[in-house]
Amino acid sequence: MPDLEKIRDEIDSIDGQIQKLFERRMNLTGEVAEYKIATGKPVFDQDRENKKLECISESASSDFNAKGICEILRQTMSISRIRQYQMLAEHEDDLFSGYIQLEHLPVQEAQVIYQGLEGAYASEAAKKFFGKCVNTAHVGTWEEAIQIVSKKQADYAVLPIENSTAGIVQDIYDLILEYPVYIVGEQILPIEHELLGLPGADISDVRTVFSHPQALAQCKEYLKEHPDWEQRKLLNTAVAARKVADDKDIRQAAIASHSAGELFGLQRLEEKRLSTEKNSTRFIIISNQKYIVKNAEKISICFELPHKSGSLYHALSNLIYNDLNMTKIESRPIRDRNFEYRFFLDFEGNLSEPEVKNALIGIQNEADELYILGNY
Ligand SMILES: O=C(O)C(=O)C[C@]1(C(=O)O)C=C[C@@H](O)C=C1
Repeated sequence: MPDLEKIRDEIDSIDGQIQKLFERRMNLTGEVAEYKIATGKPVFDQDRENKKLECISESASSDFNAKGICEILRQTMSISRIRQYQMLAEHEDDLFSGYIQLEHLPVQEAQVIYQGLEGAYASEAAKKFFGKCVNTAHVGTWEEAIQIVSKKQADYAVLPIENSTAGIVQDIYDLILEYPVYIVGEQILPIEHELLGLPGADISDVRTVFSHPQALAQCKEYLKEHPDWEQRKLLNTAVAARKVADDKDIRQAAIASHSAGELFGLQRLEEKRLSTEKNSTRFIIISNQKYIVKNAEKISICFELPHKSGSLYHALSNLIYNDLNMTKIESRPIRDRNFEYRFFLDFEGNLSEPEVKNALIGIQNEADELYILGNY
């Protein structure tokens, strides 16, 4: 029978040698980094890595070992690149140029835009974030709201980005990249929908229910109990409430907020909940200024990667290696590039932290494009 202790002693001795070799190798890649900083040569050299992996796998004694040693080397080179990005980060300031550090967002006399009408959830989110005294105005579409802010005709816009039941608001992800706007805050709003009808109407009168597609999706389970109701999509929940009030047809109902019901003189037709108790929407606050408040603790970025095996893995390893906690990842298709995607990531951190800088420099160097959407 083999002697386990003896074998383990030998494994320990090999691991010690691997450690020493690893440290020697890292010192050498430090020298490579100095060369690259001086010459501007990119850190990532895919050709060099591929040749090395090919060569090493050819000289392995079995297919199993070939795969194993390639995996180890791939990781080693990934760590070597992360170390080089740390060194590069010490010489790089461009990524963060133009950001304005503030104690608090400037809100005095600020003009805040949202999509919909008074009574829309976005208007409640705006009041919750900015307080009741702020000047708000509403527009018909999310794109108009973003455009107005990007043209500096308003200071902020409040836009829904995701709902805990129905998921992300895809259009917002796509739109915020098209305009020079930055995320400067977020507001989570618990959403309690009501089924609203004309005064005197009864739930048995309802034939058509109007709402925003997201609200209909959030109430999907409830609406299954009424398969005979026609579901009609409108631009906003408050718009749906106004339509029911204007049309004066007892067969119509809207799914909207309590305040929209009060505003348009509608009555609640259903006592029970239309969506889950936890149903909440996260709104982002966008600005045309690169504001970062002092205690900002979340960073939103977007990047495109080369359409190659492992590229997302390598991009994310920059966060892992710098101990950064990713709180969200989404992919959205890139228009005109069939089945290629861009990634939207949220992670905890502040742009002033060295770990954040290191990770972003790493992602920037390996991604085709990197956009810092905001730190809030
Ligand atoms: O040889 C280089 O150019 C290095 O930066 C070193 C190294 C490595 O660790 O082997 C690291 C990154 C490159 O993508 C290729 C190779």
